[in-house]
Amino acid sequence: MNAQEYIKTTQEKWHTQYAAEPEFLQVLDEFVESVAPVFEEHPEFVEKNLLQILAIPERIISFRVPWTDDEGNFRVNTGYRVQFSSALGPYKGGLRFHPTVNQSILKFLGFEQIFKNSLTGQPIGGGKGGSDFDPKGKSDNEIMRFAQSFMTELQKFIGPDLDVPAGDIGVGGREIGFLFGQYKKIRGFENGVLTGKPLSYGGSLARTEATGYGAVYFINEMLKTKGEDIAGKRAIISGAGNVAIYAAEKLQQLGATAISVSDSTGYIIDETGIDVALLKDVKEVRRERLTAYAEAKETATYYEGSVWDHDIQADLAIPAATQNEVKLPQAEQLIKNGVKFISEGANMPLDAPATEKLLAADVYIGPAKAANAGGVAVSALEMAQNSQRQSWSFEEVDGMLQDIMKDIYNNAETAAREYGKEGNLIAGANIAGFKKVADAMVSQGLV
Ligand SMILES: NC(=O)C1=CN([C@@H]2O[C@H](COP(=O)(O)OP(=O)(O)OC[C@H]3O[C@@H](n4cnc5c(N)ncnc54)[C@H](O)[C@@H]3O)[C@@H](O)[C@H]2O)C=CC1
Ligand SMILES: O=C(O)CCC(=O)C(=O)O
Repeated sequence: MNAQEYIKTTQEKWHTQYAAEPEFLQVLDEFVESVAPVFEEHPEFVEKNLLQILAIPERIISFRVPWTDDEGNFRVNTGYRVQFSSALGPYKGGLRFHPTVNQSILKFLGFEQIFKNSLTGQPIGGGKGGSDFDPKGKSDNEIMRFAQSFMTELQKFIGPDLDVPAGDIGVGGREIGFLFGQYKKIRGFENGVLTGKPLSYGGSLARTEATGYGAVYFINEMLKTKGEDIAGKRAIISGAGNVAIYAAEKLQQLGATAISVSDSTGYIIDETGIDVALLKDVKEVRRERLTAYAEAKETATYYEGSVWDHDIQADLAIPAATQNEVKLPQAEQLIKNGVKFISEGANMPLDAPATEKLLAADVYIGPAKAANAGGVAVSALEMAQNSQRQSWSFEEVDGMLQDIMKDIYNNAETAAREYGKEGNLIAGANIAGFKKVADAMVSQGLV
């Protein structure tokens, strides 16, 4: 079978097999389109059926998570860990606590994570996990009891050299602390088992900032390629969590203006630039809605709905909320708004028709697996510090992060050019990330 026939047969198979997993199918379709030229070049990958093997996780663990709320009611959620690929190292990837979590979403995230982690140049495989538990409106004690029950089961399957979870939507320092405490109670103190830890027991300086800062370092490389300066640019940001906050902070440090942030019900436009200290207070300390930001800042206006539907001139966009937040109408609005550069802070924030439209309009897109890889890259640096029983300074870690983001950009840009897709960083990132994983799988005998 030649490469074209193999890819066509594989895609047909996937469309039947994964019809009930739309997000996973979406990511497979995007990926396979990019890596087709690699299969043309490497008939041995076709012969070894690499694509179909790679698309099935090495293991999926699914378990019940019983917990009690503050009124003493017995509650239950489903927990998961998708251990997708250990070709390059221990499974590595975040945990998401959000009511929309299901197997399709975690498989899409886990699959992306394999190639993102490969792009970082660090020795880490790909995984993802989480639960359909909704942290919204829960007390600290409820979050603690849930996290303890979740870890009581998860600890059987993870370890510093086996699988190292971290945070994602709904899982930040507070949750990682509760998860770590329960792991320690059962298995003993092994600080390399989770990353994104508080600093006092093995967390890395700059991990909190890393994903948002990294997304900005990445867009800065994109701007430089086109001969443009980041200073003076206006940026639309979505989300108001870990990634959005630190993307806004780094943009302003580099002289750009972040004019928006959003949450699941509405968004803020602040033409004078988001006040990051106020945003941190509202979201990280008080854990309130964005309306509290608007109440405290005269220049800010709160709107209901999606920030991507807002008519406003900007140069850059950093979607940093969730998957498929930008669809075709929002892509058209972004083009109308004058946006020319997008760095995907969230995972898969643009759906396929939106991506196609933006590429056709010559918008330069930094795909998630490259642009938001700074978080997991610094997680790998946290693992390295834990193994050495050392902690590096903020400047050291931030310097390494900048170098890693630059390398990822250069590798994606070069791969795109080498495979006849010049300027398409989506294709370039997929190809560069995949080639390393494919070589490792082949050399390990496709175990
Ligand atoms: N935290 C990290 O290190 C990394 C996170 N990411 C991705 O970045 C995105 C944001 O993650 P974090 O900032 O860590 O999470 P977070 O929980 O700190 O913040 C998520 C933000 O998105 C908003 N949001 C959630 N669902 C939404 C929806 N349906 N519509 C609009 N807004 C919504 C929330 O209100 C919140 O402001 C996710 O796609 C995540 O997978 C990617 C790489 C690393
Ligand atoms: O830091 C990590 O291990 C995970 C980060 C993550 O979940 C992601 O890159 O999407």
